[in-house]
Amino acid sequence: MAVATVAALLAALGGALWLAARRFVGPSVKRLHRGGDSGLMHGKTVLITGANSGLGRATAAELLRLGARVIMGCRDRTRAEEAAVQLRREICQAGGPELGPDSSGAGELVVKELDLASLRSVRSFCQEVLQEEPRLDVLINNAGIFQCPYMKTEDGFEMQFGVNHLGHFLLTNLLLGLLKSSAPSRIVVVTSKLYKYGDINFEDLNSEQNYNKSFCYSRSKLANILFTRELARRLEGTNVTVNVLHPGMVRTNLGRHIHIPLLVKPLFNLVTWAFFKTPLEGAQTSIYLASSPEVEGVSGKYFGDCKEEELLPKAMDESVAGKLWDVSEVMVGILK
Ligand SMILES: NC(=O)c1ccc[n+]([C@@H]2O[C@H](COP(=O)([O-])OP(=O)(O)OC[C@H]3O[C@@H](n4cnc5c(N)ncnc54)[C@H](O)[C@@H]3O)[C@@H](O)[C@H]2O)c1
Repeated sequence: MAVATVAALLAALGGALWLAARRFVGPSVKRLHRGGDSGLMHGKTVLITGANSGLGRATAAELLRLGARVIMGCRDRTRAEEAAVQLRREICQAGGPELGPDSSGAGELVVKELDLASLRSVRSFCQEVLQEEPRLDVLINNAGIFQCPYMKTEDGFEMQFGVNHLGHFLLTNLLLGLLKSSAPSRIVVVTSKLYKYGDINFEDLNSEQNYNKSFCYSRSKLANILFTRELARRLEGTNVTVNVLHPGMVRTNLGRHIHIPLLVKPLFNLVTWAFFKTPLEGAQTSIYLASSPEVEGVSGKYFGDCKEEELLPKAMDESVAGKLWDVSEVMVGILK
């Protein structure tokens, strides 16, 4: 019995050491893109959805450091204001540009309320942006919800499809005029590799007949890609580009709806610490697509780790992309 316990302890220790070593030498966690010189985004306005946590927060911090005026579109104003205070503090401590509404405009942080689960909120957010912002150089559709229990948005859509796809669909369409008048400008869409397990089942987009939370997340992420490709086609010749990326596996609070038994939690934390990227590492492709001169003029492409990647045929199906666009217009009530 004692021998078995010692063996189990040694195995656990060995496993932990191996994971720790993997964390430090593993290729998946290296930092990929620094974005170049600190003034790269000077004079540019970037809007990031879901910017108060995880990948969005890390993206906001880095683009601020590069001199951008960053608008954080966030569901919870209090949490977003707290995140903004922290971000300002971190950047000042790191010797970054002076932040605040009285600064020259470079490195400024603005918080605005945006609930992508409410078309009313998306519309009033966009109205505010259009009234207050003379330009918009980069829109980053980052916010997302992952494998939640069955819920509906304010407008009666299945939550993951409603937030991840439809909310961003309306937001982007309402801001297109401003993006066009600010061109060359960019749209960056955050999807997931899990798109592979989704399908656009037009007959039940609200999942009234059957709800499978994993399938619905994957479907919303497939919709992000089809939307990007259709939008790129529609934007040809406008000098507004749109690209989509997957960040890899990143240690954030995205899995808040997943129940992990208390006993398994330490092991889960160890595995994510060892194998998942940090938010800053995961945000590298968003930062790259938003700021790098290397991708000027590139549109309709799918990226991972700052490199173009291949898509499965279902994500390149133009007839599904076109139909999804038309159906989405009706769902969000865009008037022609
Ligand atoms: N973390 C990963 O491993 C991973 C992997 C693949 C894709 N992604 C994608 O990355 C993006 C960012 O996720 P994250 O990992 O940083 O998780 P996160 O939970 O830290 O960030 C998601 C953000 O979206 C916001 N959000 C959720 N619902 C919203 C709503 N109704 N209105 C406005 N904002 C809302 C949240 O408040 C939060 O700020 C998501 O689109 C996610 O699907 C993440």
